[in-house]
Order: sequence, then structure tokens, then C-alpha cells
Amino acid sequence: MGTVVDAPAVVTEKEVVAENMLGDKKVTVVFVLGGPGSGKGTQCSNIVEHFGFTHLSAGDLLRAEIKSGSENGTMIENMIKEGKIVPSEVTIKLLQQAMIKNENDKFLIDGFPRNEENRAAFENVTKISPAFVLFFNCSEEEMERRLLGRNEGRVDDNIETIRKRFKVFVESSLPVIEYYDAKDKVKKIDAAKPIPEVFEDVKAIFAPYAKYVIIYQAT
Ligand SMILES: Nc1ncnc2c1ncn2[C@@H]1O[C@H](COP(=O)(O)OP(=O)(O)O)[C@@H](O)[C@H]1O
Ligand SMILES: O=c1ccn([C@@H]2O[C@H](COP(=O)(O)OP(=O)(O)O)[C@@H](O)[C@H]2O)c(=O)[nH]1
Repeated sequence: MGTVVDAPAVVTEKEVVAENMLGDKKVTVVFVLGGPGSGKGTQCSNIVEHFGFTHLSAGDLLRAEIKSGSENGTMIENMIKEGKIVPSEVTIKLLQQAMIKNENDKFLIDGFPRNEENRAAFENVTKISPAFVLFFNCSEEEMERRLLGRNEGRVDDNIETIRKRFKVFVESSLPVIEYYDAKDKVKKIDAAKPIPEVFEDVKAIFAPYAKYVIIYQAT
């Protein structure tokens, strides 16, 4: 029979720096990065289910802001239609608010930071540096196929905007991944494989963050 006990604290010294302040709140943050359609959102749902993180998709927060009729809504919508990166202060405010509002202290920040300015501004404003960066690596051919098949009615999932998003990813977002890679913080995943296989690789990375450890006792 299995006994469920609390997982031991297995955070390494290197990762302790990730527990920074958000007001009075200490949080652990993982940035989930990768090209459009690489499977970030899909795998984040799996991580939430198995490892007790809260998923904050920067894109979803921006789309919710458009829907809420906020004064920034039109500007955000126009930028998303063009595949451009929304000004840092707008996105950072939404992420900060979401982290403060949520009781959890472990967050997956999906699709942010998208450029060096996003990254530097986030670190300056929140004083949070990520425990690590999960990077989903996938070819443009495969990502294009996935985006064209996504079928969620998104204004940016058309071939013209997709090509712009790929260009922005290569020119602006890859340097962020390189920045963290130089700090040995990037965990790169082969995202071209089928969803369950990608999650096997993701699981190995998140094992230290397991919600429970199940101990099987021989009887
Ligand atoms: N490993 C995979 N293999 C095939 N299709 C996938 C895979 N991961 C995600 N998808 C599909 O591709 C599309 C884009 O995935 P999504 O998670 O929304 O990507 P992102 O958040 O990186 O833009 C979705 O329709 C999703 O169901
Ligand atoms: O931090 C962010 C996240 C998203 N976006 C905008 O939202 C779009 C969709 O991003 P999302 O992460 O939802 O989807 P992806 O392109 O990764 O599939 C991007 O192309 C940008 O226009 C942004 O400006 N800043």
C-alpha cells in the first residue's frame, strides 16, 4: 500500500535565488519559452496538474485585457494582430497582479519575457529571477502546421501573422534564451515529439517540485 507524504525540500542552492520578493510574497518562477506553436500552453497544463504550479500565460492575460474593455485593449489587439511585442509595463503589471492575487507561490510564466527589454524590466520591477527557463525547441515547419491547426479563433493564427511571429521570435526572443543559457539556466526540450513524449522529458525536469512522494512499503 502507498503512503502519501509531503515532498522533502530539494531546492538546490542555485535555485534559492529564484525565491525573490513580490511585495511581501516569496515566489518560485519558471519561464516557459519557445516559438509560437511549440506547445508551451499544452505542456503547462500538464505541469499544473502534476506539479502544483499556477500557469500564467502572458498572451492569455493580454487577450483577457482586450476582452475586459481596458483602455489599453485596442493597442494590445493591434500589436497581437501584427505579432509585435506589447510594451513591457503593460505585461509586467498583469503578471504581477496575477501573482499577488493567487495564493500559490509557484508560477509558470508562459510566453514571457519575449525580448531583452521585457526580461530586464521584469527583473528590475519584481526582483524575481527565474529558477530556470524551460525552452521548447521545435522547427518552424512543425510550429506552422500546429498553429494553422489550432483552431481557437485567434486573430494571429493566420499565415501572414505567423510568419511575423517567427521573425520576432528569432530576432527578439532567442536572445533572451541565450542570456539565460549563458547563466546555465536553460533546460531545453525537444518539442517536436508527440505530446506525451514531450511531457516525459518535462516531468524529469520538474521531479524536484513534485507535490507528493509516494513511498511503497513492502509488507
Ligand atoms: N507535441 C505536440 N505535437 C503535436 N501537436 C501539438 C504538440 N503540442 C501541442 N500541440 C498542438 O499544437 C497547437 C499549439 O500548441 P500550444 O500549446 O497552444 O502552443 P504554444 O502555447 O507554444 O503557442 C495546439 O493545437 C496543440 O494542441
Ligand atoms: O509577453 C508577451 C506575450 C505575448 N504577447 C503578444 O501576444 C501574442 C501571442 O502570444 P502567445 O504567447 O499567447 O502565443 P504564441 O505566439 O506563443 O503561440 C504575441 O505574438 C505578442 O503579440 C506580447 O506582446 N507579450
